[in-house]
Amino acid sequence: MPTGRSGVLSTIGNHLAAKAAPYLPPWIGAAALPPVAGWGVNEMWGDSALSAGLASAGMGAGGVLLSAVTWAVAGGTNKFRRFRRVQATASVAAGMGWLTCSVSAGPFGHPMTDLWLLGGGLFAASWNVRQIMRDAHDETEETETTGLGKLAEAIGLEKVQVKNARGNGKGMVSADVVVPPGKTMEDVQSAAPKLAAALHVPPSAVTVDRNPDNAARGTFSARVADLLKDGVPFRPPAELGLLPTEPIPVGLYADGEVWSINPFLAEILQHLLVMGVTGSGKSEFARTVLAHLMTRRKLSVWLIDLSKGEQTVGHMAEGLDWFVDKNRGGQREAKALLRCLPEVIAARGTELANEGLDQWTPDSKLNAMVVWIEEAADVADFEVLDKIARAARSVGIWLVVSLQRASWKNVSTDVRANLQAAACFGVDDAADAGFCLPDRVTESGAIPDWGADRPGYAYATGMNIPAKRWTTEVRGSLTKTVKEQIREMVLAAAAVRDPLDDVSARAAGLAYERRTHHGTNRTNAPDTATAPALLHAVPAPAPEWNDREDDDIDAVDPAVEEAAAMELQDAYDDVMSHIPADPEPDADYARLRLEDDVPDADPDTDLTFEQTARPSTEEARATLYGQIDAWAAQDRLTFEPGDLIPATVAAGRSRPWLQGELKKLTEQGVLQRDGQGEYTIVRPIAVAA
Ligand SMILES: Nc1ncnc2c1ncn2[C@@H]1O[C@H](COP(=O)(O)OP(=O)(O)OP(=O)(O)O)[C@@H](O)[C@H]1O
Repeated sequence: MPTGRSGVLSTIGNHLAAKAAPYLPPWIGAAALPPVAGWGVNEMWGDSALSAGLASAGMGAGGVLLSAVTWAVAGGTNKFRRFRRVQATASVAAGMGWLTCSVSAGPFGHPMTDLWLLGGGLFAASWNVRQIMRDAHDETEETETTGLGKLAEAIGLEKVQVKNARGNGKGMVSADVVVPPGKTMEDVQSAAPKLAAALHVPPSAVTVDRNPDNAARGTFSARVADLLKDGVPFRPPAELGLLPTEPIPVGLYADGEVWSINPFLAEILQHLLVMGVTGSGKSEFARTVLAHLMTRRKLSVWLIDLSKGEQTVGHMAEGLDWFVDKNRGGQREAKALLRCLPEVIAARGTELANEGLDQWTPDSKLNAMVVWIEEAADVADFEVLDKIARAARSVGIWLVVSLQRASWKNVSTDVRANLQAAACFGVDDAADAGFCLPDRVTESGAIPDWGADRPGYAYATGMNIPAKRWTTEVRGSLTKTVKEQIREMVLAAAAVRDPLDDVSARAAGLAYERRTHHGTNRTNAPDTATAPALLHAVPAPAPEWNDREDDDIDAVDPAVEEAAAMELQDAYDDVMSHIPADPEPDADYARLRLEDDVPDADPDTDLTFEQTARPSTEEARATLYGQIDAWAAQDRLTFEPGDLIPATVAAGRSRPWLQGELKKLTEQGVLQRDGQGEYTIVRPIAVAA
């Protein structure tokens, strides 16, 4: 090992020599080649004018040819290679020119030596510069001339540049795409099916995303292997009692990343449209999302599923604050739930304003709410849904609408516009996907037109999912293998779950108070310590309160119900048969309506009527309110104004009075009127009276 000053100097010298070595060849070439070659040609042909002239002509022609060959072989499609071609051709042309002159002039002497020194120095330095730039990786933005690039050429996208092709080691290949002037990214998108065919993958496996900031650029992605084909296991929550604003893991992306959604943390709460044909995996998705939500505090879930509610979420129903299916309130209660929502939205809006919040956050005393409507086309008038969707967003009510059949074709564009997030499972027709997913997603080729052949696979947008992930295929978790564990988890979570806040509960009124299904939460939790143990020990595991509810439901035998209905109809027909249809069709009063004044008695008649005292206003109201109260007591929470005509007559009043009373009660929040003129009883009337 060298020591002392000379040692240090020699180390530095060695280091510099090592660094400079790669850059020396151009200098050595420029220094050695010209004098040797120039001396050689001058010695051979420089003696006589004839041989020198002939040799110069031959070398000139050879120089042109060599330059042309250099130009041809040094082709390239990126700017570095184009520059390299010019540099190489210019070097060859200059070298050959100098050599041609040295045939007669010789290499040594003016101006040949000057040209050699200047030209050689420039040549060597320019190649050094090029070498330095290449070492600094400025040429890494390579155009793909093999693989994907060749593929693009093969399908007619020859001018389109495919750069930076990369695989993620998890079955996904992606590359940057740049279109030349005259072409657009739409041209590349429309060629995506050809790319898929060339790659031997399904059409939906190839997507071409546009770059929102640059119309000439995009990203090409291809799923060349399906890592999710063996299913995605359910990922339980990290702990019970998380806030609604925590992410919900619902599956995996095709590249193995976790697919999670976070609707309550998104900048605006985007209502969700879940779509797909029967068997495409919507129910599994619903169970996954709900299982997570049912373990969270400050969150209440209301769910309507009139088609197969029990089958889909029956095992975890305790986690639902209000659950309407065909055995739990049916169509009537579903309507009541939807009818009370405007009132709930209004009350929550006022409360949030009082709290100084523009929109719901966990700081509010209100719970976040989820209103999940399965097979929405059968449950709700879409105009009603539209109104709810528009207003619910800012008050922390997340609306999820699931459409199972081709019913989405009936949904108006207004409603669709208000369902800004999407989870689109398999559809039969590619055009159907366009109804659910944003245009930019379907245009990229992300179209789940695999029907029910690939259950659980989908594309999802909104809900705080980064936009660049919208075109990546996802697969939802499979919950049916862990049904029991999910049930235990939901039961255990009751201890940490908050009941619905008073503001929303009060606004939801009687319909909520008298709901058929009550979920469990910390104020009415089952014994969570023993519940899971109980689950293993007892084959029918529901807690006692739930058994009672189920017993009630089971007690309603459809045959008995039908017999009762027939009996009622018979009795009705019997009574009606004793009443003459229209005893005096030509009488003066025959065309009178309820709101008309009673005509003066016929002066010729001997008939006199005993004038009964007209009930006082209090008595009239008592009669009317009594009727409404009686209905509420019987759980009949909706009526039409016509249903109150007998009570109005008994109260000695006419229709304008009835209308005035109904208006007053509506203003007091006792009743709620819907677009069709039907009324819902929101609170017991005695309070208002
Ligand atoms: N994520 C998934 N992974 C694996 N298999 C799944 C997944 N989702 C659904 N499946 C399979 O597909 C079947 C149908 O799924 P699911 O019941 O969720 O469909 P659906 O869209 O709700 O149908 P329907 O409209 O009839 O209710 C399931 O029983 C399951 O076998």
